[in-house]
Amino acid sequence: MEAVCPIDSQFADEISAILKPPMPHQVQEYFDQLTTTREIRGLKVRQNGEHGKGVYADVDFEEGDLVLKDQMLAGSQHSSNKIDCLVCSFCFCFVGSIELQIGRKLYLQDLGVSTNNECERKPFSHIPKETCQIDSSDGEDDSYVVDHRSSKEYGSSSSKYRTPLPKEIVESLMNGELVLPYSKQFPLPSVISCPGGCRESYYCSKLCAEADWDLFHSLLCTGARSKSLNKEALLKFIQHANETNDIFLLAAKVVSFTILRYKKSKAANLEKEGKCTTDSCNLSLLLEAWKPISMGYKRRWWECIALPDDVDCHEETAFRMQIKELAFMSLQLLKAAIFDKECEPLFSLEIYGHIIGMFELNNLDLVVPSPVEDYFLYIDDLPHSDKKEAEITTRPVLDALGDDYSVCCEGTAFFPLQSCMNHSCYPNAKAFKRDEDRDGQATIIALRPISKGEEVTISYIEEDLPFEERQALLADYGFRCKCPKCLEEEL
Ligand SMILES: C[S@@+](CC[C@H](N)C(=O)[O-])C[C@H]1O[C@@H](n2cnc3c(N)ncnc32)[C@H](O)[C@@H]1O
Repeated sequence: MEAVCPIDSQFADEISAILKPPMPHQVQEYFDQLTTTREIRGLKVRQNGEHGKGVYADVDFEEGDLVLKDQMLAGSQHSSNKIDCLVCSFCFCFVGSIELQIGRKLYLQDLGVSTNNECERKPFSHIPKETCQIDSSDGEDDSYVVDHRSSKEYGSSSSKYRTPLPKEIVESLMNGELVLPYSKQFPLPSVISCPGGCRESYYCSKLCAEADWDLFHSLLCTGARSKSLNKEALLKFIQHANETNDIFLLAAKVVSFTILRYKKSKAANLEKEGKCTTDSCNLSLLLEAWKPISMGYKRRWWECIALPDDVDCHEETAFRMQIKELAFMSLQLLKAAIFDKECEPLFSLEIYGHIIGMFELNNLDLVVPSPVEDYFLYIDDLPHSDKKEAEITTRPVLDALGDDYSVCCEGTAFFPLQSCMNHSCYPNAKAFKRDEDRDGQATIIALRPISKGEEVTISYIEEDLPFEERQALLADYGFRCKCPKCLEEEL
């Protein structure tokens, strides 16, 4: 039976106001303000293009130039990736030390917590991989993506043939008693605990901890100082997301972000105007709180999700219904955990579905390269005698780590400006992390000279695929590409 959410009909007018695409002048105002406050130079968002919004160069860029660093609006690390990498829950930079990163991973591996990388995601975890910020397709310049695991130098164990380290060694790596040779060359920020007291979120600085608390986490924290309605319900919501699709954790962040913004502006209004408080929804405040999210391109998740390869097209309707039910189940759990009467329309399936659909349709992979990879490469590059000496300590560690000795931080995020970039199969820019890009911001680099006034385009898919395959993949984004390359190949 199809999932039916009563809030959808009860708040139909509010929901349609929230989901109504913003007017062109509102979009322009928002992006002009965003680029000014973030001091983004050389780019403009314009709406007069063929495909809705687009990003245009406002200066000339040379090949290899940094075009954009885009701070995410909301993002989260994949649940499965949390075993491999300990990162700041706000900016996603690696924290602690090389030893802590390694010791913690080995400890969790030994506990039997399964690692589950991008290729082995759960059945419902369907996010197009083609949009990955690490474009390893050309294998040339993506230095940190090179598969050093196959290197004969390490001649290493596959994950099946790991050689475990004694428990005491793993513990001494975690508690800092064992210092690996040359690891001081790769300093990481100290680990800051969650101000709410949960043991799931960690930070690289007090600033990040406070920002996360104010923007998202205070409602979603499972610690003693959480502001959630019901912590048990919250734990159930988190468990359901971890078992089905961790995109729900990100959707919850968006809901929490909007509620917290609403509360803040309501409190500011009260202070300014001294009006007495009511429990009813103030729609204009809710629309204002939702504004940053309203700028993202959205459709309902169950309608825009690409049909997985293993689902027969005859089963499409049943599949989409199942996805809708899954979203409804998640929403019910979230509602029990953080429901807010004044923001009730946000708990409609319509809005929840559109939030998740927004993550489905935009370019949103969050990737941060691992310093553990840099560390082992450094050891490998040492002069022979130094290397031999260092390897007395590092080789057993590497053998214990096995094939997956270093894993990037991976997740999903919504980048406000990158998500305005349209696709081309002959793009003039691409998402690419340089050596210095060590946090979750999206980085866009020019692939060739881009002249002032030209649209900045990226490829949502692997652009070297044959024409028909490209079009099939782009159909998942709801369009047929008519870029010069496609027009030429179509003939
Ligand atoms: C990430 S958004 C890009 C920004 C979008 N134009 C907007 O107005 O928000 C992706 C959506 O933009 C549109 N789009 C992007 N590139 C396109 C292209 N080359 N041809 C047609 N539509 C495109 C499609 O609707 C796609 O689902």
